[in-house]
Amino acid sequence: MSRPSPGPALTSAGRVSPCVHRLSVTAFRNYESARIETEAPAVVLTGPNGAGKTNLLEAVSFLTPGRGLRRARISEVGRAGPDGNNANWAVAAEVDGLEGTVSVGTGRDPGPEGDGRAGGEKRLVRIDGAPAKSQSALADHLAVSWLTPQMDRLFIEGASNRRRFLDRLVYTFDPEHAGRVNAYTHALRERARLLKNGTRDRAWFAALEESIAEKAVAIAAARTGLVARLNMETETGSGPFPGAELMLEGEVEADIQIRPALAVEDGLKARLEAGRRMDGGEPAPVPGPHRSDLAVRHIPKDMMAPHCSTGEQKALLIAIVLGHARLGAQETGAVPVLLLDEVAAHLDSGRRSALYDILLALGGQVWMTGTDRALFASLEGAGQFFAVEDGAVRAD
Ligand SMILES: Nc1ncnc2c1ncn2[C@@H]1O[C@H](COP(=O)(O)OP(=O)(O)OP(=O)(O)O)[C@@H](O)[C@H]1O
Repeated sequence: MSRPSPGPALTSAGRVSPCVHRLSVTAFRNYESARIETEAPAVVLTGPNGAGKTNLLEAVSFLTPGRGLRRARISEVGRAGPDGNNANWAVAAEVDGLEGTVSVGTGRDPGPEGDGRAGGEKRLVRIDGAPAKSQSALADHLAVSWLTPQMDRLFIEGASNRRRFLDRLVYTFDPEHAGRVNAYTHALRERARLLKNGTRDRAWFAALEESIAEKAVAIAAARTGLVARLNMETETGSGPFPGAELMLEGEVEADIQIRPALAVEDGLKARLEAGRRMDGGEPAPVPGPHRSDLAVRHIPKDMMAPHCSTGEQKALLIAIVLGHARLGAQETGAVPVLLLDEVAAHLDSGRRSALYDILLALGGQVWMTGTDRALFASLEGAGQFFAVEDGAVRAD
């Protein structure tokens, strides 16, 4: 299974793009344990439905901060035992990362009892064997971007998934964005809780509202900046994948385009204070980036994404992910590792080979899954193939 590593992938900018070289999983989903050596720029996992292909992509996604590509609870990821309990799982890899080659390990904190019950939802991270203070340390080494079949309905379902998608795109360039969004969400919830409890502590409210307003403007500015830069990449399209225009729909996002950030922040604070309704009345809805939306236009058709066909929506998503990867190469010299789950199956053969050519030219590492090896025929020679079956994986 192992071949000599050709070393990290170089982008056209001459910088190292992160690459996952050795991946091992323990008690992870349907795997008891598995280990693969991956050195090619294209890693292809094939096998029947339910074999464990997506689970391996999910394992790679856990090498970055957050809840992985399924947004799973940490406690549900461990292999389910006959008693119905989930084991403590671990994922480890050698990463040719943004700061050189490191060993990265992560898994569920077993807790003081070591049996997982006390660990709950906490995730531990080790970098080169040393415990990291928080998962955010992972962002120093690896960036990933993914497309999954669950995202096929991104343009037609609720705005929260689109906001999350956008925030992940921002996050690749600005790892502090996740902390900003978490702090904002936490402060909003805390304010809502105080209002519900009838708390009258004005100083407490003022501190929370100041934090909400400050984070709201920072989130809106980060999103607006990314969308403007990303549009330069996506408007031309990528091969057969259409030009896409991204548009942010949000009050604060619009406001910061025409007024100084501090004025927007002050305006938000004033509205939050006025909307408290400490007399027991219904508090006013809070404006802010938690209500924003991302709209996407199919440029060649001049049509908004929700009106496009399923295949056209998928092509738009691919175009955005490719544009985002190119932006990474340009701005940081590093292409994020791409995890493309079942993407090939939805494309005709012309689009499939065009996609593979674009991916190889990007110079980063891509992991792809599919039920049928024939879907990846034009990658023979360039890709590294693995057969996955019933929680086991072998070089193919
Ligand atoms: N915590 C868990 N413990 C044990 N098995 C699990 C756990 N979570 C998921 N599974 C199993 O993992 C399998 C799904 O794996 P995965 O989603 O990776 O399949 P896949 O190869 O991508 O399949 P498809 O082609 O259908 O998308 C299912 O059989 C599921 O029951």
